[in-house]
Amino acid sequence: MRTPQSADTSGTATAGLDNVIEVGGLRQVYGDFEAVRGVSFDVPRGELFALLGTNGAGKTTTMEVLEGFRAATGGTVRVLGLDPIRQRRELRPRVGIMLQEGGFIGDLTVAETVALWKGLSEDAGRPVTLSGTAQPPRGSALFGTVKGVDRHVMGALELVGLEKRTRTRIRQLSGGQKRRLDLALAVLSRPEVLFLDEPTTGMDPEARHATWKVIEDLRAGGSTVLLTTHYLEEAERLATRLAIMHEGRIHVHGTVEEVVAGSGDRLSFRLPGVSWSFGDLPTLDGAAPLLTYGSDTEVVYTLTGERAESRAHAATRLLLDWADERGETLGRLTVRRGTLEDVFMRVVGEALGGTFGEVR
Ligand SMILES: Nc1ncnc2c1ncn2[C@@H]1O[C@H](COP(=O)(O)OP(=O)(O)OP(=O)(O)O)[C@@H](O)[C@H]1O
Repeated sequence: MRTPQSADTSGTATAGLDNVIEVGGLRQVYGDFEAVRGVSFDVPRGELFALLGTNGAGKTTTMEVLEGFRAATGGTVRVLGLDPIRQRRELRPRVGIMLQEGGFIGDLTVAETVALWKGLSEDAGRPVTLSGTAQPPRGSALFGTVKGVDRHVMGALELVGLEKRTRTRIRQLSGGQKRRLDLALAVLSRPEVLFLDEPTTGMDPEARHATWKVIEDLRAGGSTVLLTTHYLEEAERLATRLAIMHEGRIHVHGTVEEVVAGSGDRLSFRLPGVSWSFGDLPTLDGAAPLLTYGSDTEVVYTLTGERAESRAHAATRLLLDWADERGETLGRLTVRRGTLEDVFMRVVGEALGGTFGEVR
């Protein structure tokens, strides 16, 4: 089994596999700011790789380089073995892209938007988005193609549950419906590779679950997917492998199981008041506590390493002895397995220099 790796910017090489996406030592500089600092990962055919991370971690930048929208400052990227910028024409029909913000034209209907996109994609052989100034003149041929919505377009709209909205104007769609339309555009050409940048942002839970099903079906049909998300449960449900980025670097990566296994057990309890400090509390199994101050103090120990259950057992006994000696009662004493969220918070905490004393 591959084990999750920490602070490894060499990334997630999968030598010997049929890698559809390859990123090696990617760097991206904006002015004097280095947004991506040596990121590497591969995505084998048919897998879904999720890029998680804090705001500004460099996820969208990485995605944009792979989509051919941005030339990398350094490193190499390949999609289906091709250079996303120099071999754009060859690559474009094989790739579906869902940007973080689609930027639709409010006056067009849903069907007109899909037809416009279809026309632009077939026509251009280059990455196209509907953002910016992609407004066709009124009465152009593109508008004429949507009178009878073709089967292909309808199929894409059905896939995302918008088939009854063909005549609805874009400005009358909700934020979640616009995301679904974005997804319909991305899958219109039945792409081999899908880039999905925060695909379910703004969706209600039902629409989110429906979208997950669409993505799972696309994968089952053979598509390879790179996805960014802030929803950890989305990554847990969909990803074959994932990476957590912070400040331009990949800090942890692996399968969901590998990453979560590395998070250890979490022992937590509450003490009354806010006067507790690190010095007052015992070290358990070599672990220092993380304190969160609110109306009382939440204390969390992360216990990592082999023999998790006997470690947790011994740590709990030690803790109860410590509390008895001081006449303290440990409120809401809990021991549970680590989650992806715990790993995420640990990565961010470590990257910030291990400053564990937050105010709720
Ligand atoms: N065109 C640009 N010019 C200058 N700085 C930029 C540009 N695009 C992005 N950045 C900066 O690069 C960093 C990475 O941005 P990016 O959008 O890749 O992050 P992200 O991980 O996708 O964030 P989020 O989760 O908030 O969408 C940020 O600090 C951002 O401000």
